[in-house]
Amino acid sequence: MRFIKGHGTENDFVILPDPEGALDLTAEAAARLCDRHAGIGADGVLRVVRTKVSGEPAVEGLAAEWFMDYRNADGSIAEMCGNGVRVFARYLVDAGLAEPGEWDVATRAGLRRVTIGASGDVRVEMNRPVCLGEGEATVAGETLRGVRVSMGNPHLACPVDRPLAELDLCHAPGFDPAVFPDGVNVEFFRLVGERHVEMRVYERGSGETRSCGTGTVAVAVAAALGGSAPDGASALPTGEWTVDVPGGRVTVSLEDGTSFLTGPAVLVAEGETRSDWL
Ligand SMILES: N[C@@H](CCC[C@H](N)C(=O)O)C(=O)O
Repeated sequence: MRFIKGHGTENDFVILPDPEGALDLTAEAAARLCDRHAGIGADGVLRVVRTKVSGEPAVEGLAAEWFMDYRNADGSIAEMCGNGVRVFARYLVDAGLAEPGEWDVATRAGLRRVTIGASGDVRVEMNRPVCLGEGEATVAGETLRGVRVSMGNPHLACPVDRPLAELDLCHAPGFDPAVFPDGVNVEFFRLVGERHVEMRVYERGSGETRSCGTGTVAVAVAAALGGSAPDGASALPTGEWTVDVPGGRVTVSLEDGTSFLTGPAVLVAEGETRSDWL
């Protein structure tokens, strides 16, 4: 099986070109590919498949040539991946399967518009963040409150008022499954300047990663709200935020009814898995 390895702010992926939808990518195979000791190693898998042959009900009828079939490192399926979609787009351009410019990628959370040049950073329209109120997570016995944000996938963005390095993220944060029935990606953030935050993340299905694109937008929303959720359905604040993650830096722009994420997308290697391995 041919693969490419890439990352966006060190959130890393195994990319599997499957234009005609011939691959039967099981959860077990995705988890084996992502295994950092016995596999290639990654936070997730990006299967690159034409939307119309993907067989994925969530993208049926979407007007985009390519579907990003994203899997977490444990093999579970997620609706969206903000770093992944930039790396996915960079692969398509690099492989000559798409032209630099502006076009849509189909995801399980709907279409995401990508703006991409022949090289350099990639900008993705992340659509409208949905603020769902407040929630809690438990880290090493401490309860942290945060803002629940849907970016197509679920997030809890928690403000923290001490160095993020002090958080023990060796274990998954605890959360109430009645509030997060589908699990949750938990971000921890601290204001370090004007419209500038740093964050760490513990991702659903992948553990602590060095970046999470959807998480950076959720954090920008939570930071813009001052760390707590507004009562009722008020409009979200607008403005441009710099978000530092352990793996680098991205820019999040919150606009009226939508949001944008800009950051790097790097392809680092390609190869073939052995047929007697997977
Ligand atoms: N790292 C991603 C998010 C990947 C999916 C997430 N773990 C989930 O299960 O929702 C990003 O860059 O957004």
